[in-house]
Amino acid sequence: MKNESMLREVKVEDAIGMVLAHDLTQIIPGQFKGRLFKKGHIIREDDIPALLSIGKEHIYTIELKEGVLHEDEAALRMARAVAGENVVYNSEPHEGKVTLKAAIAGLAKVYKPFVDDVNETDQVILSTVKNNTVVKAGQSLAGTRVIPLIVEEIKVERVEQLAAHHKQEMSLNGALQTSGLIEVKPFRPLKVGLITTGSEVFKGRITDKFGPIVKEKVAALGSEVIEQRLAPDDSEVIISEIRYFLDIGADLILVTGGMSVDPDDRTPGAISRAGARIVSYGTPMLPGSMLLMGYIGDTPIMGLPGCVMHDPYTSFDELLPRICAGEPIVKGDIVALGYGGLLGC
Ligand SMILES: Nc1nc2c(c(=O)[nH]1)N[C@H]1C(S)=C(S)[C@@H](COP(=O)(O)OP(=O)(O)OC[C@H]3O[C@@H](n4cnc5c(N)ncnc54)[C@H](O)[C@@H]3O)O[C@H]1N2
Ligand code: MOO
Repeated sequence: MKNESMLREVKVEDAIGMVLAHDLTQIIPGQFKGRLFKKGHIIREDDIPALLSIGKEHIYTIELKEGVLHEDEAALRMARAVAGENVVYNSEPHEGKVTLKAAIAGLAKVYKPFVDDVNETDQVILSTVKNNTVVKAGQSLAGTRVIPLIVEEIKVERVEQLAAHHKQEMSLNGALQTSGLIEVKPFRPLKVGLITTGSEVFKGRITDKFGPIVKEKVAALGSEVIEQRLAPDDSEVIISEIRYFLDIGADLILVTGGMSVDPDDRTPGAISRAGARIVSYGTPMLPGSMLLMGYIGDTPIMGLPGCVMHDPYTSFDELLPRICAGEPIVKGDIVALGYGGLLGC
């Protein structure tokens, strides 16, 4: 049974009173791209000039047989199979496409092995943002669509089976504690302790430029720098400021400056001596290569190099959202930043 056999091609002039099988799109470059007629519309005599003006001399009417789905139904079933926590979608597809959107601001989680498997399947597509994208409420996360107007149901069942399989795999390997293959993790409001090192700042020779930038980046994710403390290039002072923030219960400690190779660069040593387990000193991103990621007990601590102050996007911008979303950072996460991590420098 061929798909085409269920579609009936009718001249527009003969289609009055018939039901349109799919949305019809009009494109006027620079002015409009959108739906001119909706699936299900009953063709009237005065629609004919508009149909002819978008190049439609014939239209499809449709009669669906067992085991075959219309593009709208197929896209909806795919959306249902992939949507997880804090993801919403309109129950009415548009031009055969369903768009999944973020219900809240947060960190988009997209399970790439699943997306790849879906897209290996002929005639169906799942197009997504990248894993770990920071999203606003209402932002698009993914689109589902099938390529033909009508598709064998078995293709959509394949997507549903893949979804079930990957969810099981994810829960077994503990990779993600998630409810779905595409979801949004909310940001938790962290109390952030900020230590700004550098004798030139401490002694007032120059004005601090790190503080305002770090505060803004932290606030943009719904957290707050509770206090900023200055330290000279002296390991003992830096260590005691780290202990201060641990004592007052900071959820995240950020230490700026002194991260590279000069004799006065004391920050990495001080973080280690304060008892940190170092996940990585050195991050394969440029800029942001001198960033240090570690933990003291469960409290994340980061050493931020000078580039965080002057480059708009660094390894700090990759890792901070994940920490705010409550994800532990492991060595593999740092390793994965290298591929595609050359942004500047
Ligand atoms: N030979 C090498 N040179 C550099 C390396 C390296 O591996 N080998 N790494 C480079 C990278 S990458 C970075 S990033 C920079 C800076 O790293 P630091 O974190 O050590 O930065 P500092 O030396 O402490 O300061 C650099 C510069 O920025 C000024 N500064 C520091 N803190 C503040 C502040 N709070 N407010 C205003 N200005 C600040 C400081 O006075 C210096 O002028 O190193 C590369 N070099
Ligand atoms: O830590 Mo640096 O960014 O590579 O400039």
